[in-house]
Amino acid sequence: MLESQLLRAVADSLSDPIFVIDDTGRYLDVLGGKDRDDYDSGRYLIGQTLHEVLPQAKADRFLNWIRAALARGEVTRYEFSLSAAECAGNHREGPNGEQWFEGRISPLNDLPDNMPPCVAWMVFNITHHKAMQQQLRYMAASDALTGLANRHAFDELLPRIQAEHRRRGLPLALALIDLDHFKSVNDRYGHPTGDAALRCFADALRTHLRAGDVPIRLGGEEFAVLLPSTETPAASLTLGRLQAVLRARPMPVGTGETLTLAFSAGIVDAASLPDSDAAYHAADARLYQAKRAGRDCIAGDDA
Ligand SMILES: Nc1nc2c(ncn2[C@@H]2O[C@H](COP(=O)(O)OP(=O)(O)OP(=O)(O)O)[C@@H](O)[C@H]2O)c(=O)[nH]1
Repeated sequence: MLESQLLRAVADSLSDPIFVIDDTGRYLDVLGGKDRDDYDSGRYLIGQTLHEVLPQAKADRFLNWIRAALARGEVTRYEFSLSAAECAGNHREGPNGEQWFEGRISPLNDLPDNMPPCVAWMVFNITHHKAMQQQLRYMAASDALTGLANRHAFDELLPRIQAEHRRRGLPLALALIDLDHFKSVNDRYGHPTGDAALRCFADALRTHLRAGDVPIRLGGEEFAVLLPSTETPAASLTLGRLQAVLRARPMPVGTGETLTLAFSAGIVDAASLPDSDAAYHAADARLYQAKRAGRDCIAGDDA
């Protein structure tokens, strides 16, 4: 098989599409995008321009992004929404309604002299992520003390995110976290200071996790974090960094004293386990190992 034929065959087998677009906004080629659950066939676009196919404001915005990526000479990422109804000439073979996409626009290098400057615009349908984020916001399921999602939200969310990640072949890190020796915090400084410490820990979770990660207070001094599309070693690194932050920044508790919070955590890849109960129990078993290993410790895949 000729190399170019092979490349074409590989590109066309991709479930997510790649649009090759020049600096005037003309579609020169459309590769991949086979997954009809997530995408319409885009081949009808070839030869047309953004402005011939899309509403003016969207076409202007997309062309600006393309020119910005070409000017910068590096990959740029954007999130945008689009529905089949907005695309003139679309054959409506794909999903219905508004879809959310992440676009990665890469300038193409080493093109033949007779070609205009072009980008490869890779597109990923992220509608399900958006829907999950929104669902989480809508579920009036926040913990009164910390404002984090609560156990009810966790019980609702874990099976759904887990099933979605399994379907897509993506990892889903689940971390169960328990603050160490928290009883002694209450005993030594009093319950109101214990409450303040729990709020302080929740703030640290909010601050130091990525935007898509979901911190939850399961109850008492027990927390969970769901890290979508994240392998367990990366989740361990994230929580290790949080442990370092807590060590470096003790919390003032009045009378000049400071309190250093520490936690133990157990992490599993929930997507590799059959259901949410199995994921929870596996993470809990690792948390127990971390406690037995001396606390202030994280047990992941290498535990
Ligand atoms: N201030 C405050 N304390 C809480 C809250 N919920 C649970 N606690 C306290 O958290 C402490 C948990 O204690 P233990 O389960 O013995 O665990 P620990 O002292 O953290 O010890 P290890 O987990 O074994 O490291 C108890 O003293 C609870 O009263 C809360 O909402 N506010």
